[in-house]
Amino acid sequence: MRLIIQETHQVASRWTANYIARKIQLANATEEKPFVLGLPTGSSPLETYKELIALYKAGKVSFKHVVTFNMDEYVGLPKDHPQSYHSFMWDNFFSHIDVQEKNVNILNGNVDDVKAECQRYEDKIKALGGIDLFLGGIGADGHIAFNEPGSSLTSRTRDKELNYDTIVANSRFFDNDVNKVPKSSLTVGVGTVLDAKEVVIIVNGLSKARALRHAVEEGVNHMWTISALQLHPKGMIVCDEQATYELKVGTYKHFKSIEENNLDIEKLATSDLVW
Ligand SMILES: N[C@@H]1[C@@H](O)[C@H](O)[C@@H](COP(=O)(O)O)O[C@@H]1O
Repeated sequence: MRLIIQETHQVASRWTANYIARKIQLANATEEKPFVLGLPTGSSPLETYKELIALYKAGKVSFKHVVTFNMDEYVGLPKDHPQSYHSFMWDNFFSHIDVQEKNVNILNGNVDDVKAECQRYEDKIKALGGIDLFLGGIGADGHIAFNEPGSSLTSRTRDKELNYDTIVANSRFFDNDVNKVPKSSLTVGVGTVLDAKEVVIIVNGLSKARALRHAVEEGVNHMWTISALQLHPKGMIVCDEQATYELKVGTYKHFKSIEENNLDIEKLATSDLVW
């Protein structure tokens, strides 16, 4: 696993956006062979989306031949509800870039047959040859997508009840009223994320410090589903200094020193990104 530690969330987000943009550039994607990008919602990726939009507007990257798959969606929230992940993605990212609507995939949390919807999603990812890069964030309890503590580390796309911590955390988007937060979701599984050719996770702020420690220093454990990233051949976490507060000094110094030549954003613009 790589751990890229940047001074601030802003710099970490700029680094992540440049990394993704470079990957897309190098893929030389076409209509027939698109770049397949997995995407998250939440506050963690917001700055990265802003930076990607800026790169697109500066003519540095195009999303014309990028197919996207979002990680998750609430069940029962109308698609056009301001807090649906559909709305989030269009408001914060898709409306500002040249992605083709037909290439956007977001789970539909309003179908009658949830199992069929989840299977359709898995089948579509497979038909496209898998996800090239899955971008993600994590919850304070270390969940990835909506794979709450205790989720199987081989899970696939399915419906998942939200735990109380997540409902409370997400109530900030629902007038701080836990009763307004949907109680279940459709989410890609931990196994779905691990099948991606590469996984990049954004972790920022003190509130995620404990989860980062479990992800990096502790063993693989279903109570911290992000820890499964340790099993991925190309797993990377990009974090800010604040998120490192619970890491051992030795762990911090180890990753800082082995990545010291890779932290420069300017260099990313021309690098061939060899792992
Ligand atoms: N399903 C989403 C996750 O994909 C996200 O990573 C998490 C953290 O959100 P934030 O980035 O706002 O802290 O929130 C939700 O639970």
